[in-house]
Amino acid sequence: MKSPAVNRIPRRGLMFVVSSPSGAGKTTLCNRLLQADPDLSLSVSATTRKPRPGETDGVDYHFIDEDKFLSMRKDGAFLESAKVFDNYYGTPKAQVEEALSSGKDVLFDIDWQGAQQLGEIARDDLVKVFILPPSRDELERRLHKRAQDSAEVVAARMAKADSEISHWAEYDYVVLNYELDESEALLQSILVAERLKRTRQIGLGAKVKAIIEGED
Ligand SMILES: Nc1nc2c(ncn2[C@@H]2O[C@H](COP(=O)(O)OP(=O)(O)O)[C@@H](O)[C@H]2O)c(=O)[nH]1
Ligand SMILES: Nc1ncnc2c1ncn2[C@@H]1O[C@H](COP(=O)(O)OP(=O)(O)O)[C@@H](O)[C@H]1O
Repeated sequence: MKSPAVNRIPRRGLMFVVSSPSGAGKTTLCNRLLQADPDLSLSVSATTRKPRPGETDGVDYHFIDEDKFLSMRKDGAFLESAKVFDNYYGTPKAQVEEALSSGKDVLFDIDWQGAQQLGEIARDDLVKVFILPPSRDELERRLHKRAQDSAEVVAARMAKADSEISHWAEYDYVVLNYELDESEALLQSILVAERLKRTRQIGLGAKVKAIIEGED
């Protein structure tokens, strides 16, 4: 789905965080948003997790080893970082700063720990969305359907689901992911409305002045 233009004036970039229990569909939905929206750029995280089949280094994640991760973290290279399912994950600073300064909005597929940390450094620019599965059974079906993790890994992710879901109330928006098309449209609506917030439209004062003075 193509994203509608939003007022065609300069505005502040926003940081769009999408979290969910593993398997609820956030990666699929994020990929759809990115395809539909040239103004949105993905923050590619670094992780010590092994790549899944079909994942590409530098595109889905920067796959690095633990030594490298810990030394980057020590050097302050991450905006936020967390341990999830026994692996380290972190958001490299440089890429986010570059995207925001070039006028793009940045999409983060990160967990609640990362969302909390970003909230401490960029509250006004942050929009947080939590994706829920329609049911526990459907969550388990989706984890199996993805067929990229062992039965053991799927069981571990199901065991963690309740504690992840318990953070839902820390988010600005909650989307129940029944159908992909429907959920994509809901996420797109959130993005458009957030882009239209008066405080983000930094070009609005000049535009209003030009309208009043008949210059446009
Ligand atoms: N805090 C934080 N969490 C991340 C980051 N990158 C990914 N995650 C989260 O780590 C969890 C595991 O991700 P992944 O191994 O790709 O499995 P998924 O849950 O199936 O997407 C998910 O909740 C991701 O949102 C990051 O840079 N920082
Ligand atoms: N609304 C949906 N209906 C049916 N299957 C879905 C839906 N959303 C996601 N899926 C499937 O569920 C699996 C897990 O989705 P994924 O995006 O990898 O989840 P997450 O990133 O939250 O772990 C994938 O096989 C994906 O195609």
